[in-house]
Amino acid sequence: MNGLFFIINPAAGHGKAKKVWNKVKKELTRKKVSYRSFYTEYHGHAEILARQVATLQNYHLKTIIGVGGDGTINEIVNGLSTFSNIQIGFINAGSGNDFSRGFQLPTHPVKEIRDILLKLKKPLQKFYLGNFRLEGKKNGHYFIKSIQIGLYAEVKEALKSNVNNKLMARLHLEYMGFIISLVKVLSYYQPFTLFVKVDGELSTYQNVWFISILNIANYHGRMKIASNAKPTDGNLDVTIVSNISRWKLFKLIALNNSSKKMKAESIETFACKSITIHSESPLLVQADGEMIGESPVLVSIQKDRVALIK
Ligand SMILES: Nc1ncnc2c1ncn2[C@@H]1O[C@H](COP(=O)(O)OP(=O)(O)OP(=O)(O)O)[C@@H](O)[C@H]1O
Repeated sequence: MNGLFFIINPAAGHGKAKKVWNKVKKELTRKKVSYRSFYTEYHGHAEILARQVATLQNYHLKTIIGVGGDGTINEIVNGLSTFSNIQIGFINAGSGNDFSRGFQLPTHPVKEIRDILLKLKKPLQKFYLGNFRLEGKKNGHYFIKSIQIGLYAEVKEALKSNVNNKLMARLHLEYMGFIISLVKVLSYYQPFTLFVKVDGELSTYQNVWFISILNIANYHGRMKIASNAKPTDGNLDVTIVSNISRWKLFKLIALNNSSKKMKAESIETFACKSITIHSESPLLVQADGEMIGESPVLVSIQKDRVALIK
């Protein structure tokens, strides 16, 4: 077996990543697996490290394993976007668990590394990736999980800027932190008019709260969105939530409380290959949980772009 390369984000999971990495290291030593490891030092560093390691290894490298959260795996995937034969493993050490949940990966570090070691010799499994490009920018970037636009992106940003966020995470009160941010943003956020071009066809939506574009199924609080989203089907799964009162929206996201009538009137879901999003004023856009800028944005699906150990 070739030596393995690990990229660890020590800031992921509010510092949990270091403990996770220590458990993984013990298991690697126990199994006498040779490896090299690199710690990220700043935002975006995992992308640079992944690209540098792949380039220096002169295309002989077979595997890079990320230890972190969804942001870390996103950066590694972007760093390896021109090395589609390098397989990427993931050990979850983030605050959320969306990527592991979406790909049905184990969530305990020792189980995860054992699972990766077992699967290393299997044939490469390639998955679709989403691609996005903000209007006016020359280059696009990839996402593996989701693009969020509107209220939900605002809630995530409010959560990150909450000074008590770290403390709540330590006390395992992340969900309460999310609810506090949701209530805060709902108190001032105004719905918007959305202009979309879906596979070439134009539509307008009024009173929109948020739009989610997914490659894998995901959760907004307790609300599961795009249950059918799969990184193997070549589609983007879009959910648009509009024309709903603040209170009903709160119940929908926080408690997954919805009626058939509400679903029919307020939640539209569809699959597509590409979607362009415009609005009257710019909206926050997140990719894989990281803020990337403001709308307008063009999102599309790209075939066989990433080899993941799954
Ligand atoms: N050494 C570092 N110090 C501070 N931030 C870092 C460092 N290395 C990477 N980062 C940044 O940390 C951010 C969070 O990383 P990541 O998303 O992996 O963890 P998380 O937010 O805890 O997990 P999740 O997104 O799954 O909830 C990313 O924007 C990443 O670029």
